[in-house]
Amino acid sequence: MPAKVAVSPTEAKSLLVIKFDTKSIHYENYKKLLLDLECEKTFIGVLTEEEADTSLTDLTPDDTQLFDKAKKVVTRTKEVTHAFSDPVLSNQLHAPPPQPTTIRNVYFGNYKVKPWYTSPYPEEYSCSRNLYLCNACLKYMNSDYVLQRHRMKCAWRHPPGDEIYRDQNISMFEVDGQRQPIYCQNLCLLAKMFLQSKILCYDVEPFLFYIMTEYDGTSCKILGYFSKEKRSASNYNVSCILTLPIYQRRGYGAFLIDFSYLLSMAERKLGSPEKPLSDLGLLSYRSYWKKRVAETLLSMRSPVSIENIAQATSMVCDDVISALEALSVLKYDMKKKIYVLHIDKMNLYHVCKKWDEKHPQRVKPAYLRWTPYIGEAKISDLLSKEDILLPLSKSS
Ligand SMILES: CC(=O)SCCNC(=O)CCNC(=O)[C@H](O)C(C)(C)COP(=O)(O)OP(=O)(O)OC[C@H]1O[C@@H](n2cnc3c(N)ncnc32)[C@H](O)[C@@H]1OP(=O)(O)O
Repeated sequence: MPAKVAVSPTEAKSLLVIKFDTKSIHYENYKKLLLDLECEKTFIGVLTEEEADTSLTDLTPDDTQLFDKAKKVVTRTKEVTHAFSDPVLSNQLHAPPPQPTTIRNVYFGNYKVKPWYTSPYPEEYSCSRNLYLCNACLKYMNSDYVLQRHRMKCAWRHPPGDEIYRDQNISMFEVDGQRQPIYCQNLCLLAKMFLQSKILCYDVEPFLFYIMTEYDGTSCKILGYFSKEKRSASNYNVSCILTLPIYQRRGYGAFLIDFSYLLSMAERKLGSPEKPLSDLGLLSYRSYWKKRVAETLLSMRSPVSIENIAQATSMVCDDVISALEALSVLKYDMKKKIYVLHIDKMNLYHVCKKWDEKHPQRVKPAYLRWTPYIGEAKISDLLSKEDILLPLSKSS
């Protein structure tokens, strides 16, 4: 053996000492090999010995201590964050009320939005202060650089579904959660940032998503959406509804609600939104129900029953009653011991006029091209069959 390997007991743990037999015929070859290795260490002589010395970057006990300390802090922060997102745990810990997510800013198109609630984005994204969303495909990223690169190649010009309604630059697209799970999950994750209720963000297959968009000359940009169960045992016609915060208070929420009732009408069903409603949801629905019932009462001839109003509006009877009460139309006749409708046409007319002024964007039933969900059939398969195609006969 030309080289003898000897390990001194004191250095056994850290160092391997190799002693060469200088008299060996192979010694010169080994010497050359060692020189080459030395050369490699210094990047073929580019670095000086001093520069190539990596001993300075070895871990010292101080470094290890610092790392352990930081690790403990992170673990503690994570426990508290999880506790916040779980009401049961937060109560146990007597923690302050749930904090907004660690995401402080969401960049969406040219807008910067502050999220209202935590959304279950994957950990590497939810730990970032800033989240960047593509406003076309809703893909999420954690750096502006990645978003800019993505924008260069993102070819999406509209949501990935069937356009079922178009009125000038406003369109509605129907997207199937089973066919477009990624888009729908991204949409739910985005919505969860503005919804306190526990919406499911990943289990999107049982839902259809109705996306409201506005055409801006190049693409259909999303304004809001509502989701709807493909088969709802309770006949809910909306599961979750959202107007993107940057577009709120412009009447788009009312448009989406009206559209959901138009679909119920096409299905010949009475519908209602899934409960519980958020505060903003309740305000929006109450305002809509009031106007819708007022409008219907004005167009009906007496005698009118709650059932008649429900059929004419596709609203469930409970929601009709709530609207009648809000309009102060439903009165109890003490003598006859029955409920009666006291209709003040001027008041109803005033309610409708005020609402119309605030909500210029109206749903026009004649523009709907849609067939109710009937399973696996594609809407494009049905488009050729004119006899089952809407528009509805309802006036726009
Ligand atoms: C079934 C469910 O999903 S319930 C959950 C509902 N969704 C949410 O809470 C998500 C966050 N909120 C939102 O996305 C929106 O606020 C929505 C969808 C509820 C309403 O959308 P918007 O586009 O703002 O509604 P729109 O402009 O049509 O206003 C409708 C009515 O809502 C009420 N409203 C909406 N926002 C507000 C607000 N910030 N303050 C007071 N009233 C409000 C008003 O009564 C308004 O009627 P008005 O014009 O007579 O004042």
